[in-house]
Amino acid sequence: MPTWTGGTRAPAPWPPPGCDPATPLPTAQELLARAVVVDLPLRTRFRGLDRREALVLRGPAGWAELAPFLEYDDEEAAWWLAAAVEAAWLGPPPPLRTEVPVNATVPAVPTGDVAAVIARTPGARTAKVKVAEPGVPPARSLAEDLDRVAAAREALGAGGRLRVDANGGWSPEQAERALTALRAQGPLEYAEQPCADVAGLVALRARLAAAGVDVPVAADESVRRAQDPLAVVRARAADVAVLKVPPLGGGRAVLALAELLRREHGVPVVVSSALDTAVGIAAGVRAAAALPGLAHACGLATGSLLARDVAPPLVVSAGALPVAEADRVLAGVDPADLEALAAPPDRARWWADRLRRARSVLARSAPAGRPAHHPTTRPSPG
Ligand SMILES: O=C(O)CCC(=O)C1=CC=C[C@@H](O)[C@@H]1C(=O)O
Ligand SMILES: [Mg+2]
Repeated sequence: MPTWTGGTRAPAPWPPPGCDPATPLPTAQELLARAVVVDLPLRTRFRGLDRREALVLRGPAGWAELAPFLEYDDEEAAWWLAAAVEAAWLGPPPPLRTEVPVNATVPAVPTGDVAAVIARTPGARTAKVKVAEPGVPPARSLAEDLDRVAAAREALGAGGRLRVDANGGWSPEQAERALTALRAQGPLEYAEQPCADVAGLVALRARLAAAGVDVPVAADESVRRAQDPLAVVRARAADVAVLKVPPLGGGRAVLALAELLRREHGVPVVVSSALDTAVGIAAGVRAAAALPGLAHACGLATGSLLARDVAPPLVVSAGALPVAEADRVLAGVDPADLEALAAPPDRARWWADRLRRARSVLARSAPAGRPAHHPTTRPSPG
């Protein structure tokens, strides 16, 4: 994975935007009372992972998951905990639509596997293809990326939309070269996080404009891991913002950020999964369904990347995830199924300790502590 260069984030906020400022934060004991740590095998290596651990918990409003990636520190994990507590204690925001269009997600698989991966998201008219795979030499990586994207274009057929995600793996020069070659194959809906930081994205856009290469840019890590999630749009470095519910602190924070992006910057959003279990995907679907406008397919069809899940996976039909599927999952998690997926006791202890530490971080912004900051009002770096 490329090293993140966005700087230290502001403290995670509690309570979520729009909620009573006195909304209490549950104790660690309450959070852990009905928690199970699960260890899920992936069907296809993704983000350098073959397994996904998650702490699944249940509160008065229903099930939620806490699954910050293992290398994230407690400050970052506190954002994910805010999202989990919101889901389990407050429930999702009310929906404005009955289904959410989704894209197929294509990991850095061999070209010959692309069509089968896309077929796991039935009816999808958009595919997101991972490019710039870490550890692969640039020349080989570009050749493989071109083949993989071409295979995805062919699998989608006429009218299909292609996006690529480099996870910040390109320098501006490499990104210009790669996107010029990819654009020569056909239109790209956007390139997600082609370069690691805002300066790189700005430099890339200048290069693309000078070369007359028409590829919109989407920001992902520059939103979800940045000190100021709006810095990238203020720098006019992104045409689209990718919003993920757990790292942004929950569905209400996503809605507030999306509204600010629309109103003040005219930037549309895509709600995407954080390689969530079915419970987390359901929260993503509920957040996306509460958005007044949704111009792009959402990256929420990642359930098929998991070989086993905490509930029967949400079923994509005609390229969309119905809100009813999300509600089915949130209502129907079976604790007996969770036990069958339980991680070994030492991992369960590790996650319980992590939850306690993340809660201590989150408690600093809770009612008894200092006033909460929200993603939309976090101060900019300087
Ligand atoms: O957006 C999608 O199609 C699926 C989600 C997805 O790509 C990701 C989920 C989790 C971790 C990330 O590396 C990755 C992403 O960068 O967007
Ligand atoms: Mg991304």
